[in-house]
Amino acid sequence: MVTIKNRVVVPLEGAETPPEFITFNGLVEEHVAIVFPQLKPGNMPPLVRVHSECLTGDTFGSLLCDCGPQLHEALSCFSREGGVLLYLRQEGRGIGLYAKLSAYALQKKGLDTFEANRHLNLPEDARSFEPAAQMLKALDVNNIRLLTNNPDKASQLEEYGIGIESIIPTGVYLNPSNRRYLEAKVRHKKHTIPL
Ligand SMILES: Nc1nc2c(ncn2[C@@H]2O[C@H](COP(=O)(O)OP(=O)(O)OP(=O)(O)O)[C@@H](O)[C@H]2O)c(=O)[nH]1
Ligand SMILES: [Zn+2]
Repeated sequence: MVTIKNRVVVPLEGAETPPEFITFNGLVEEHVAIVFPQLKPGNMPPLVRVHSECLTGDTFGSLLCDCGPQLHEALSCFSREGGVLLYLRQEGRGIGLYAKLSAYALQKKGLDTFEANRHLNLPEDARSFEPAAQMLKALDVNNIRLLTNNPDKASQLEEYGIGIESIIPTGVYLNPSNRRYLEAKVRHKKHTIPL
């Protein structure tokens, strides 16, 4: 059973009311929840973003993917309205940083993002979103509005017992370097990205 281990208030640039960083007992990886206080009155279920770690995009602003802008969109939206960011340590869709960089090298040779993983004898997508559902339950959040373009996130969360009141797509963060990546997500995994 996953339970809350610790809650620490961390002031963040741009967030008038600082969020809590919450750690958990019972998870295999060190996933963290960042909980922004509800600032908009009403009884809507909280906005939630389940974000998989992307060192290159989230931290260094890589243009090969859309992770960085999606993360910053969620942070600025939650700072204004409130919400829960689950930051999952699932670098490279769960295959890890070195394997993701190997997959990038293969993409330079023409493979798409999913073919590149397979070429490395790795799953196309090694993530399970069960830990996200466990974290939400530990936070007593059982019904959510989910910010994602990935239909698999919503269906896995429902399968693991989280009610999805609505799915809100993120912005479209297209640039010349990530076009093939976004197209592959739409083609293979039915991501809702209007390209
Ligand atoms: N293996 C691999 N992982 C990648 C690649 N590009 C980005 N990632 C990882 O993909 C994960 C993000 O997955 P995405 O498919 O972009 O988006 P998503 O999380 O499924 O869906 P959204 O909720 O709409 O963002 C992060 O963990 C990134 O590190 C790549 O070319 N190969
Ligand atoms: Zn990324």
